[in-house]
Amino acid sequence: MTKNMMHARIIAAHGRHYLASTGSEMLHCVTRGKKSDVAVGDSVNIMPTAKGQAVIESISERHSLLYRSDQYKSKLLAANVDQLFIVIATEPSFSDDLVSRALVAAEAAGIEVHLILNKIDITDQLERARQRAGFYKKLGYAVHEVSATANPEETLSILLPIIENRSTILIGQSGMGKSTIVNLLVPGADIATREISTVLNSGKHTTTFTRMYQIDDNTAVIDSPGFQEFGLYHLTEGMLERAFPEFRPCLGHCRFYNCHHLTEPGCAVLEAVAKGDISPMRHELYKQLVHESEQKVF
Ligand SMILES: Nc1nc2c(ncn2[C@@H]2O[C@H](COP(=O)(O)OP(=O)(O)OP(=O)(O)O)[C@@H](O)[C@H]2O)c(=O)[nH]1
Ligand SMILES: [Zn+2]
Repeated sequence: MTKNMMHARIIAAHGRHYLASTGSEMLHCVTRGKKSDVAVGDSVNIMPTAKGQAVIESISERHSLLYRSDQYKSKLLAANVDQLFIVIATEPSFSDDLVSRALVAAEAAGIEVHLILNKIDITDQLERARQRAGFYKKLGYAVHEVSATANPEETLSILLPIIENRSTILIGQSGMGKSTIVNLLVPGADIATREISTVLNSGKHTTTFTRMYQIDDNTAVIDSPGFQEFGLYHLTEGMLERAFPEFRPCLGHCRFYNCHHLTEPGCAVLEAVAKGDISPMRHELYKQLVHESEQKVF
């Protein structure tokens, strides 16, 4: 390694500004030129330029990369994560479209997923939320019921063993209780966030950037801003069909080897939808995602 080059982990990203931690020090980093292909969780080599500042010189190979994308570009959510927690709640009501999109993104990235159903203390909404979460359980995803404010100890006893020795990213729609859960898992997270936001000079204390909290050498939690949309324009049709676990038994059984599972006769996926083995809601999303993948211009 060149003299002065340091190894660091990207712990926050705000636009094209990054915060890297060497373990003993935090540095405000930028990339060379207009590159913005760095993600929170990346392991990088940085070259210090001034006190507390550095340039990112290289990114180490990633074992996973979670993306979102719109029509024009893909947006890196986090690198090197092992699992995704999708936080949903009894109240406000969650969006099945967003949950399924997050599931598809995780499947495509090869990341394990857990659904965290929060606010189970709001009992009048519980049955309905449980039923809706149960749909994802039937697809094979783990669902954990917690109440971050009413029962924090139990919430911790459920979630701590799952995050131990892993890197976990939490995502959720606004108001589901994601920040409350992060603050439980990472005592002092809110203070750390304020520090990060000062260094990155974002000028806001709201959670508008993705950031990583290292709990110990092998355990990290990544918090991301609440979102209202989850574009997946970057996924190809081949990736999409495999990202729906309930489609997998059908793959290879369609009449045409290059079946798109949209309108083709003899399509095993469409037959499964007709029989009720695949939910129309999920197949509709698949169709929408195939459509999105055709619209991308990058
Ligand atoms: N009743 C109940 N309220 C909760 C629970 N967990 C969080 N809340 C409340 O729900 C509201 C939203 O919680 P946050 O943690 O700010 O939600 P968030 O998902 O981080 O939302 P954004 O910051 O907008 O992304 C707050 O008023 C919390 O106190 C819970 O288990 N039960
Ligand atoms: Zn088919």
